[in-house]
Amino acid sequence: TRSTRPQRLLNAVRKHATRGDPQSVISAIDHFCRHSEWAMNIGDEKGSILDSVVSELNPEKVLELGTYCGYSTVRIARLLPPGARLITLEFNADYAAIARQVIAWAGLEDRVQLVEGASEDWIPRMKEHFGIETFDFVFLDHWKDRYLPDTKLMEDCGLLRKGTVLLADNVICPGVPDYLQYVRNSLSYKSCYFKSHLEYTKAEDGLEKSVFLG
Ligand SMILES: Cc1ncccc1-c1cc(O)c2nc[nH]c(=O)c2c1
Ligand SMILES: [Mg+2]
Repeated sequence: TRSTRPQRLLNAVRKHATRGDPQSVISAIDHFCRHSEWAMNIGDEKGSILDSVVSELNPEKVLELGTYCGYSTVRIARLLPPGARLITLEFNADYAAIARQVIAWAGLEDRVQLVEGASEDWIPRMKEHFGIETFDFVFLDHWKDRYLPDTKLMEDCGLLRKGTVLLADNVICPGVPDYLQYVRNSLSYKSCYFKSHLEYTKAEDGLEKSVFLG
């Protein structure tokens, strides 16, 4: 049977990246996506903005919505201190299976917990199932129609605290107009836009950083 694009991406990681070296995993995926097959990883340009937000914040508790092949999971986890925890939710079981292997190849499985299932099912269970009080940082990169409802769900579940930072990918392409309108007009958020490009292309895209004010 034909291989899938995520499987071919994992093969490229195994072939070109060094086990236990997260930067080589990131470089191998970026090379594969630029020179072999485009894939919807955040990429190196927006990835550098993600790196700077994470490095400035030094979060202990991180939630990622949308794992895909684990590229941004590796980008974030490589910057976290060993005691920190990253929980990443992925709805698609095939993507999750590949992401587990990419995260393991990078040697970051000790600080990453990949959970398969729907964000709306797992967000209400974060406290009792993972012992999480509140998140310091949330990266939204799953499905554009879920950004706003999941943000409201995290608010309602008490998972956000004064200063929690939400960073959302693809706010221009594919675009999340309802989410942008909410975080830019709500008195509960201080929001700003980082203009960039859709991964591996010249099309405009960007990241929206929104600080929850409580
Ligand atoms: C797939 C695609 N095609 C054309 C333009 C953009 C995309 C695209 C890019 C992304 O970074 C995505 N991130 C998370 N979830 C997505 O669905 C998604 C889709
Ligand atoms: Mg994305």
